[in-house]
Amino acid sequence: MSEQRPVGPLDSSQIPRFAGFATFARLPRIDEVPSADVAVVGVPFDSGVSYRPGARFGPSALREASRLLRPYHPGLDVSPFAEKQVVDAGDIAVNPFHIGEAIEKLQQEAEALTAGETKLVTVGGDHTIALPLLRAAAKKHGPVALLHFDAHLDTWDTYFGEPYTHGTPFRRAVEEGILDTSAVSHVGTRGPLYGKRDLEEDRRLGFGIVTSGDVLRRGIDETVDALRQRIGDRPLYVSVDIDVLDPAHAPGTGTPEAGGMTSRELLEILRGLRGLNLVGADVVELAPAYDHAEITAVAASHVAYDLVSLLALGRDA
Ligand SMILES: N=C(N)NCCCC(=O)O
Ligand SMILES: [Zn+2]
Ligand SMILES: [Zn+2]
Repeated sequence: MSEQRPVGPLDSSQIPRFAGFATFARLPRIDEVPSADVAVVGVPFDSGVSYRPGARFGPSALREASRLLRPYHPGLDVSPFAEKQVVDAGDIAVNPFHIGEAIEKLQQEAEALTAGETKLVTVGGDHTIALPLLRAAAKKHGPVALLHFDAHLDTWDTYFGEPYTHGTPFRRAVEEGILDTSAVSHVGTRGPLYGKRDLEEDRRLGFGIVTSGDVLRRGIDETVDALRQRIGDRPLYVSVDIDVLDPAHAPGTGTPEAGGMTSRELLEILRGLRGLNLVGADVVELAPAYDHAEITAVAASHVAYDLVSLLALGRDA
């Protein structure tokens, strides 16, 4: 960061928070400041879904819901927008009719945005987008540790013979060698699978699993301790599929599964990650057409705020 003080969000005591353009948390756009430490970027893409479409409208819904965020995070004791220059980098517009082209372009744009010191919190879009984001992260940092919050494994092989879908990004990532498979974990998984083989193959790929039931039985602190031990000081990428939350907490998503985590549990676990070597993160699968009263969009905006806050705190926080 330069000596200049970061440009923060609009002051909601001066300009009502429901007025004006909806950038994330009412922050400046990337082109309004000389450089950015953290950029929130949208990817309105949902051509990889296997069930209900609509996550292409996730970025705009999350931005609208983020109008209510405030500048101080008491849980992490940080004012992320004062500590670091945080910006909204707009949307990466990708081809909705060509998944291969879309993920190539997304990888290039993510690499361009992170060419300097900028770290990304990407808002999807469906989970297909995690693959090119992980590619970009690994190109910069080497194979990364992965914390994957999701009802689903997303390590299936293909859908209808297609390798790039929202149910397959993490299998592709292991095959491509861009994950440090000594530290890859799913958190919050649950629900019916196609067969027991799904779990066996997932384990063979190297993943550890903390189910939503495990979180309930072990509690937050034990869950966080185990995850932190596995991650150590490796470069870490965090991918949050909003369907990790119970449909009561996140109805606005394409493949909902009963028995999920509460938003309180998810946010507490994220706060437990402070000081780790977080290099990038995403929040995906917010599909506002199935939402009610912005329940899911509000939850997703708080998840994004926590991820931004973790990045603003940095290592050794
Ligand atoms: N929501 C994500 N990312 N994946 C769900 C895939 C579940 C299925 O089609 O069986
Ligand atoms: Zn999912
Ligand atoms: Zn997913």
